[in-house]
Amino acid sequence: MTISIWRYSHLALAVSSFLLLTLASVTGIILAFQPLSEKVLPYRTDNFNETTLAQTLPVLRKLYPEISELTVDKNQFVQIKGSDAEGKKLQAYIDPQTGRILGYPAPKSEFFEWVTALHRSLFIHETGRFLIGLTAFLLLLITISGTMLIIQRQRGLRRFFTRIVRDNFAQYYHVVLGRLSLIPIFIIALSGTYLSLARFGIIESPKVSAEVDFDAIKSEPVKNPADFEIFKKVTLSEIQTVEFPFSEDPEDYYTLKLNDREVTVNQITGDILSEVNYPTAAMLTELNLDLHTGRTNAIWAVILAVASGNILFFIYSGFAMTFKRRANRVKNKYTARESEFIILVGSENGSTFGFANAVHKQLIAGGKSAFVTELNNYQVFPKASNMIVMAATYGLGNPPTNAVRFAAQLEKHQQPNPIRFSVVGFGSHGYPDFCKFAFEVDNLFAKQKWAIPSLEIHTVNDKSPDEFGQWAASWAQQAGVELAVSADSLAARQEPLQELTVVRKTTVSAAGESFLISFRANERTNFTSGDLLAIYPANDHRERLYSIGKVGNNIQLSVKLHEGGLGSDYLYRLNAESVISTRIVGNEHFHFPEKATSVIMISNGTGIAPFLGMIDQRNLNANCRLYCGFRDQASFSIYKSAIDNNLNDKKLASLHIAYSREGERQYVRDLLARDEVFVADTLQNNGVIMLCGSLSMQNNVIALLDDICQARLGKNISYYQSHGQVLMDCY
Ligand SMILES: Cc1cc2nc3c(=O)[nH]c(=O)nc-3n(C[C@H](O)[C@H](O)[C@H](O)COP(=O)(O)O)c2cc1C
Repeated sequence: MTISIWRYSHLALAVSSFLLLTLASVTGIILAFQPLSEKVLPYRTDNFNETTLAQTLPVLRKLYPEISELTVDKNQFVQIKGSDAEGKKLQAYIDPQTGRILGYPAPKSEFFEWVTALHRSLFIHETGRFLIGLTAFLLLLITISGTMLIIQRQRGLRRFFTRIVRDNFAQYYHVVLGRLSLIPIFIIALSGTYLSLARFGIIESPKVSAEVDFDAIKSEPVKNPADFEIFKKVTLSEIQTVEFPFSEDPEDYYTLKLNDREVTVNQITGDILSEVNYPTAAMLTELNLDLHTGRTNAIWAVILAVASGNILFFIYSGFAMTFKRRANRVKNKYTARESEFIILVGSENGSTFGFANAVHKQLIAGGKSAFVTELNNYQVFPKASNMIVMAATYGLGNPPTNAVRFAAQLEKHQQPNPIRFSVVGFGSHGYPDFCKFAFEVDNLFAKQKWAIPSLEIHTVNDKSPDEFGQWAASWAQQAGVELAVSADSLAARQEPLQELTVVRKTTVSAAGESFLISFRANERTNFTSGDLLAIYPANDHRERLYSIGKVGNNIQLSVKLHEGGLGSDYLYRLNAESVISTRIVGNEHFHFPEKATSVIMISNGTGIAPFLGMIDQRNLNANCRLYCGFRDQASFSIYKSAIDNNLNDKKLASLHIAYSREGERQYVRDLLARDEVFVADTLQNNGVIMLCGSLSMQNNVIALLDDICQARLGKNISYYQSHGQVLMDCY
């Protein structure tokens, strides 16, 4: 696992700010409702944007001779202040065209005032303002580091909005919502930071005031305000306030505070007496206030509320991800550079780490400096004298994901000192290429000048604690260290098991045929088609995995009965109402692509199992086509009635079967080659192809798909694989 500087920064920033960020987000959500609650008031009038001062001011002066000020607020409500005909104080919202009073300003909501104070200063004045400003700045940095993490994760800026691989709920939605709310959160953070800097005078915005040359003030020609050029030009939407002349003396003038400048106007001639632009900093402060509060636009206010809600979700999901990661992480006491014993692990599902950690613990307890890491993290180990490689094998003898870069890294980094090495392969005799990757690693080490083999390669079948114990004893002896890794402690399973009851099972007439077995899950069991069911046939460390089809609410497996096969034999001997202990392994990368409108499902043999469930679970939105391969019609017969029903219900659009031992003797590959135009169209129109079955079928089909893609779409199949349009679960 590559823990980047961005992830550390993202986490460190989140940890240092999450309490204040939570408070600012909650109060931010509440405050977003303030502009919304104001905007529904009925004080906005039609033609507001077109109404000029020339239309409004004469009307108002006539109706309210004692008017002193007109203000236009962010809701575009026009308010006047002054006194009425009886000399009483007047403050009201008016219709700027008729001067009619529309209502009176209500006192400010105490609740919103209280929340605003909390949001701005935590009720601790300047200290609070500083802390809130700092939080906004940290949020800005979190947003930047989060963006970098998404770019890294998606492998490039151009792929920023492509499909996200789903590991778990928290991780998936952290990234999905992160991408969606990135811009609003960035704006909230940037505007909040700016406002704080302005508040503390770090960004200065000097006050401007108009300098009027009183000697130059003229008292003629006398004009009607309706004819003043400036009044005819300026509309209400450009106005913040208009201060009316205090008396009728020519020395008293109109002061227009516009959005971008302040202008004073001779009340008799309409001449402009002074005009001064606001400093850029002041304009930016206004803009940032608009952006931060949503006061000018109801839709933006709603976006701000949703984005603030998302910040709360990010705090939760970010910590959930961190705790999960830390729970799985290797806890190293010594660094790679200072350790004498280096343990390199290649693991897909994590069990090999259990073995590695057991050895690591023992070495540390024996006072040795030891370091565990993934094979991909191979580097120079200056103090190393012993290296242990524990590597699982996947696919057709392939490395696990965390070891794919190992060979290149090994070439790149030469060790400065001789190092004794020992390789332990983890695999299963159930696969043709038993521990193949470990053998490759052993060969690669043997070619290194600095590498001295300390033991022959050892293999561990099916995570056997005994076999591992044998290696541990031999290695400890030649390395001259104490190593007491007990088979019992290694055999203990960490994950909780779940009991399932057999509902029904079909029968076979001979080994080599397949049967269907269905289990009843309890209501709280969370699974879907494509997940895996782990069973423990001998109630020991040996685990067998089967692809799940969710049919109705049951877990349905399709199993080929192998002569003497540990898992298949065990399952076949179960009867209705038998109860077994199992574990459901999430397999998110092979779930049905909910958004795809067209899906081609390809299987051979028992690989049809997850598709039976996916088709059964389907609504009618997606166009599903099934291409499946069997030996003969008899092998297909156990699935026939379910598939016929799916065809009748239109859950399945079409079925294409290849029989390899009957009729035309075809394989699924041949059917796909026949329908290559349709296959290419599906990929081009963002459809998805899913493969489940044997690895040889996978290799054949992928080679064909690659040819089709290159010939018809001008791209390699890897392009569609990396865009989540080709999903595979073969074994
Ligand atoms: C889908 C799948 C493919 C596998 N392929 C092979 C294989 O080709 N050769 C092999 O020896 N073991 C194979 N195995 C067995 C694993 O290597 C073995 O269970 C190992 O202990 C798993 O270690 P991990 O949990 O650390 O990933 C495979 C297991 C699975 C689930």
